[in-house]
Amino acid sequence: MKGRTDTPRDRGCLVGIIFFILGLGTLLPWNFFMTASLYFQGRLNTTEWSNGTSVVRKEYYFNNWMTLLSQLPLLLFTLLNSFLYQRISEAMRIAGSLVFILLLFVLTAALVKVPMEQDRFFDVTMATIWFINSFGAVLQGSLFGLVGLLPQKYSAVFMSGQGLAGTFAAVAMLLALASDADSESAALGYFVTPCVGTLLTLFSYLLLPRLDFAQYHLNKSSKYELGATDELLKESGAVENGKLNGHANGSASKGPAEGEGEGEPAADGTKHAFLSLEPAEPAQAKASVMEVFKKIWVMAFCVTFVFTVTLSVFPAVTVDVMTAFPGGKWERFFISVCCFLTFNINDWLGRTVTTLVRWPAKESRLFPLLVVSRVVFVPLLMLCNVQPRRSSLPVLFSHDAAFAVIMTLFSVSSGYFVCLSMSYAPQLVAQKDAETAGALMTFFLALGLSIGAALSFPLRTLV
Ligand SMILES: Nc1nc2c(ncn2[C@@H]2O[C@H](CO)[C@@H](O)[C@H]2O)c(=O)[nH]1
Repeated sequence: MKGRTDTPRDRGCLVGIIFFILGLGTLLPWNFFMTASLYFQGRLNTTEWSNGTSVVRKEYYFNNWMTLLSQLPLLLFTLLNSFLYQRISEAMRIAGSLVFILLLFVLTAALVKVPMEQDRFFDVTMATIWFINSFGAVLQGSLFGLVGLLPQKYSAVFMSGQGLAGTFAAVAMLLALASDADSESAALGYFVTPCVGTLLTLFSYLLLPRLDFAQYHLNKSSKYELGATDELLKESGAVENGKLNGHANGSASKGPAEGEGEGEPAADGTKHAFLSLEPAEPAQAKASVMEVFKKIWVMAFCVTFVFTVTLSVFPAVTVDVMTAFPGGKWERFFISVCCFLTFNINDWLGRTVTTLVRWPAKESRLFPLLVVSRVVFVPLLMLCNVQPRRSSLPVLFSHDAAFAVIMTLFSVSSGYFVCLSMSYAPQLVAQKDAETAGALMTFFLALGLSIGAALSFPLRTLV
């Protein structure tokens, strides 16, 4: 490829469209299960018995378990990355994960029509959530490795696709609710949507090798996968050296720091900065993970904290908020609109705004201060009309509009600060260490999601 001048072009932006779809596909499992929480709760909350004085319901804490069993696999696979990723080929990981995700969605759709005892339904659903998100984590990590081989803007396109998955799920839920079909058929229709979505994602992936532009860039990856190590790096030319160098280090993980390359930094195009054409000078020694961490720890703390706060109440607490206007049609749509649609649109908006506004600056003390101040959303959301209440905590914000406003600020700030911390981190280190910084941040992102999910249990019981 050295000296080649006829670099293929992405005709019709097909490769871009494919990576957008691939991004969307990676977050379908998490979002479709989360958004369907009312369906699951409906199937789980039917048994009531009397203990003499009052009616008692078996409490499954579905949303808490769903959140935890979705986010733990992400953390686990970020850590397992180094073992798994070298042993299984990339095509196998991507296509294989998609096939399993498809099968699990088909199973979930089929179960809509299968009556089942509640405890068993809970167990089957939780197992499905665990496995579907494990495959989702492998898929996400592998695709970030792949997208890193393409020009930078493709990472942003991929992230944008990911950002839209939640809105896609929320709209599918609204359509299911608005349809005249009975609730079973509506649920079936809802779960068939991600089946089609995953199938489309799989076809998109299979189409990639047929496109010149993708082939030209991604072939470099297969060189690496065939075992291209230092020899190849030494042999390759200056330009290619820069590229391969970045990728080889990205895939040949050496520890947790070389995480999935989940790539939030790419949202603003910084994560794969190391893939840009580096000068032909001999590679400088990379700083150790600890050295890099010392430089970016504030940003690592910020991304962990933002997701800890976000996942501690969303969706486990927010999904139980009740409208102040029950009894009408609105009640059916309330959670889908005020909780899921509001969160996903504003989270995406917050991320997108960072392309225009970058305040506070990365050195500013105000930045971590604002991130920490987001903790105020936890009590604010708990003081909304969360039902049933298990404590004597009062409802201060009972109006739907109040809840919607709090949700809007909560989600815009979540997307905004996540994106900013992820993009600031690689800028705090030398370019040669940008990748380590990005990978470290990925690990802390997953850590924040998991801590938040774990915290959602005590927080829900406190309300
Ligand atoms: N990038 C990324 N974000 C996630 C993942 N799971 C949940 N989230 C984020 O968590 C929030 C709640 O869904 C949203 O901001 C999502 O983007 C994941 O696997 N990757």
